[in-house]
Amino acid sequence: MALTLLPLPAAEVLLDTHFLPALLAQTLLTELTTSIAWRQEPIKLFGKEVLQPRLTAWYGDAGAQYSYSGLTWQPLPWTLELQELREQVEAACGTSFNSVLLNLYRHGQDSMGWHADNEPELGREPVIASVSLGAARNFRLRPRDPQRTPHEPVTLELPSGSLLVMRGSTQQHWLHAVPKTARPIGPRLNLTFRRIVTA
Ligand SMILES: O=C(O)CCC(=O)C(=O)O
Ligand SMILES: [Fe+2]
Repeated sequence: MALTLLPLPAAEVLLDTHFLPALLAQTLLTELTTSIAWRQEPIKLFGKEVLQPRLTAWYGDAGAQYSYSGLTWQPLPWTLELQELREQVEAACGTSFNSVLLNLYRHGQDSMGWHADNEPELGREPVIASVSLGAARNFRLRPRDPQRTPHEPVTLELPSGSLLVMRGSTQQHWLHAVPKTARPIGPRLNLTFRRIVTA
């Protein structure tokens, strides 16, 4: 299979639903679930501190630091599995990445709210390459300003072993989210490979 460009205005979103063979995706899910240093980070929601509804971890090159909440965060060093997966994703995208943000959605009540990956550290038109392992979840996209970018919200199902790429002006004009689901489903692990450009 190969990456297929979705017909969306003011965006470049590509999807390969069969990027990794099913068996490799399953093996990676098991290995990464146990070996990654998962954390549940606090976030401010309406002025109140709550825990994020998912587990996260950040790995990358030593120089790929970013600032957040007035602090400078250093990534953990690449593991063998992450390094191998990075090379496969780089070959598929024709781009290089220096960090990966991992998200573990433990069950259907774990989620990610509407946002764009538009931190200054990612530069103006970042390439974000997202690999999904485990339970298929819906990935939603909607225009940031429907007046300027008239389009209905889009729902993509991201199955185990899929690769989703967002590039070009996608983060400027669109938001994305992974909503909760009432379906009783198992864990989903997502890796978003990124390039931190500022020193
Ligand atoms: O889990 C996903 O598919 C999306 C993750 C995401 O949007 C992010 O890490 O910024
Ligand atoms: Fe994102």
